[in-house]
Amino acid sequence: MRFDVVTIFPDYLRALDLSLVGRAVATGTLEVHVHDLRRWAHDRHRTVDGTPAGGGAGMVMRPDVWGKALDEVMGLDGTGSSTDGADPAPGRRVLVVPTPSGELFTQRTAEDLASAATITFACGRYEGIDARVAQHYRARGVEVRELSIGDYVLSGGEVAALVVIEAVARLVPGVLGNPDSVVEESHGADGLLEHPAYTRPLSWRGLEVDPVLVSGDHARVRRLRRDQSIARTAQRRPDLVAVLGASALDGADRAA
Ligand SMILES: Nc1c(O)cccc1[N+](=O)[O-]
Repeated sequence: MRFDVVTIFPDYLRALDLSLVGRAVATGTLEVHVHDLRRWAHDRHRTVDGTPAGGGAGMVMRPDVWGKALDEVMGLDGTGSSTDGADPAPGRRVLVVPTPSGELFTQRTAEDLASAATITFACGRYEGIDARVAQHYRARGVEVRELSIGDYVLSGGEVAALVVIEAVARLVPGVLGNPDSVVEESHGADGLLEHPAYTRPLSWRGLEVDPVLVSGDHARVRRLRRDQSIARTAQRRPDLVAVLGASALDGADRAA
């Protein structure tokens, strides 16, 4: 899978050189290309924004600059090549626009995006990107996903791009050393939060690890962990409980 990120703060994406994604890039499992939007702003001041039509505070990012950038990065500029000279990979291409007004990004969204061949992120700043950019690329047949990572105010889309890339990349075959790691996690297929995790020492400052966990009785361990997941979900995320089927909560001890 190839990720492209277009931003006015390319250094913000240096975290992608590290850890899981960095290792996957080094092994060739992933490609990550970060592009400075100002490359496509050709006036003397490399202007990328303008005052909002209709008035209001802040600035809006210009569609003409974004159009030139995204055409080239997504290989839509007629030459079929992107900025690094490589032809765009065949397969599903997605343009992601992080925005507070987008659909909520969840593990299900990550699982859906994991089948894409290329994902391009348009990271807005200021009051966001002129709405015609998403409209234009949808009209050209590009799959455009306007995504929110949560209901809070951020200064731009870069941190959201990091979140989405991490969540999607770990689902790409070959990125995780142990594919089983994807299964045992919160927000898994059963929709429950993950159970508490423990390790040694079994006794620490008067707090004991439940003896069931070291009993060797795998059936009891599974049951305990499921009960803990259900109790944790019911206490912390009643919104998730509301969408779970009744069977998912059958007979569990809901003590918090
Ligand atoms: N919440 C927010 C924002 O305030 C600005 C850009 C992107 C996001 N978001 O993806 O959630």
